Amino acid sequence: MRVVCVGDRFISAASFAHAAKEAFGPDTETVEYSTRWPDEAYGAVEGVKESSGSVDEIAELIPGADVLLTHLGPVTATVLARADRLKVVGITRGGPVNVDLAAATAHHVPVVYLPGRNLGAVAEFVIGVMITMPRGVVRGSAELVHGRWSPRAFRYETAGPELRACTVGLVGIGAVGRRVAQLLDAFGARVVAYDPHVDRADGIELLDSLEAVLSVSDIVSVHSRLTDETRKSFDSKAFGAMKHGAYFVNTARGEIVDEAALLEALDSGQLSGAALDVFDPEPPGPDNPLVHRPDVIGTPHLAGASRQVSSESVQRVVRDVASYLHSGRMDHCANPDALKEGS
Ligand SMILES: NC(=O)c1ccc[n+]([C@@H]2O[C@H](COP(=O)([O-])OP(=O)(O)OC[C@H]3O[C@@H](n4cnc5c(N)ncnc54)[C@H](O)[C@@H]3O)[C@@H](O)[C@H]2O)c1
Ligand SMILES: O=C(O)[C@H](O)COP(=O)(O)O
Repeated sequence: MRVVCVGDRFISAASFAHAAKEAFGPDTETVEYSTRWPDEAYGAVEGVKESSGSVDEIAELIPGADVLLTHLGPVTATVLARADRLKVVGITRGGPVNVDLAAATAHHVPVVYLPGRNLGAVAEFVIGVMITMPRGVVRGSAELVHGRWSPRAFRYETAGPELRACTVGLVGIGAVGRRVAQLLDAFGARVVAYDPHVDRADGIELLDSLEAVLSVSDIVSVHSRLTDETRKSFDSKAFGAMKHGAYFVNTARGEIVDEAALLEALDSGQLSGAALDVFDPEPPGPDNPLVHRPDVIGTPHLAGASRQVSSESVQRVVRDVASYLHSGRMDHCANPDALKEGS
């Protein structure tokens, strides 16, 4: 069996190859290819998003391959057109955004992916900033680095709330949103949520509009995917609908937020602070004022990264691919039509 392993700066080709040999047996032939970060662009190509790697070079490796494993590699129509015996594609992504699913289905190739693969890492990060932002932990630390000692300001003037006194509004109750809600329960926070595609979520108070969530929340955290519907949905109207002095957290995607409107909301005091792990564009660039403000905790898109995430993602995707090859069943197929008989 021939397994093409496309690695990148997050998950190496060698780790895919090692896991494939362990799961499929020592006779497995692996072909390792690595994207050339940072020289190669990251983004949209040929109808797929958030990818990195040369379409033509990856396509060259596909004839004769039984399995393609990748994290960021673009699995486009051009790549899939070279599939002459490809049985399955395994993607270590929470959403199969770098795969042309229509092309995969047309070539009868099911795509395994890992919904919620890093939900624990993101949710813990979110709880971390929900605790540290209102209490000025990062801000206070930065003051000390600059030789300033101002406990009075932090203890009396700007001290924010404990989570048990907060209503937290979650926008998007998918894998990450649900986990954040579970963790918040332990802190005694009231959790409300808005998700137009979800009817019920155990233990979570679902409200029927975004405005309803924004108007009652002391902290709002975004956990929706980037879609045409959510793009720039946090605009001046949304920030205006939030409680005066509330806090805003975005670990989802930068493009969901109108950054100029966010800046205005911070400048006017409508918001007391924001924690942003994602920007539009990324990297934000030295001129983006959001990264220079003491009331913003900015991080370089790291919420989903933990020591466990990469290795567990590789193991999980290879296990699911092996299960499909042995039994025809897989846990998470992104294009179930490709599994239908006669497809
Ligand atoms: N910062 C990071 O490192 C990191 C890591 C993992 C995921 N993410 C991002 O976090 C977000 C959540 O990831 P997930 O795995 O929970 O995704 P998911 O697909 O499991 O859940 C997304 C939820 O958003 C909901 N949604 C769609 N449109 C909506 C709308 N208009 N308003 C409110 N909700 C809406 C969907 O119904 C779904 O329940 C995604 O944007 C993902 O890309 C970021
Ligand atoms: O980069 C991110 O936002 C996540 O780590 C990756 O998200 P995905 O695996 O859901 O695409």
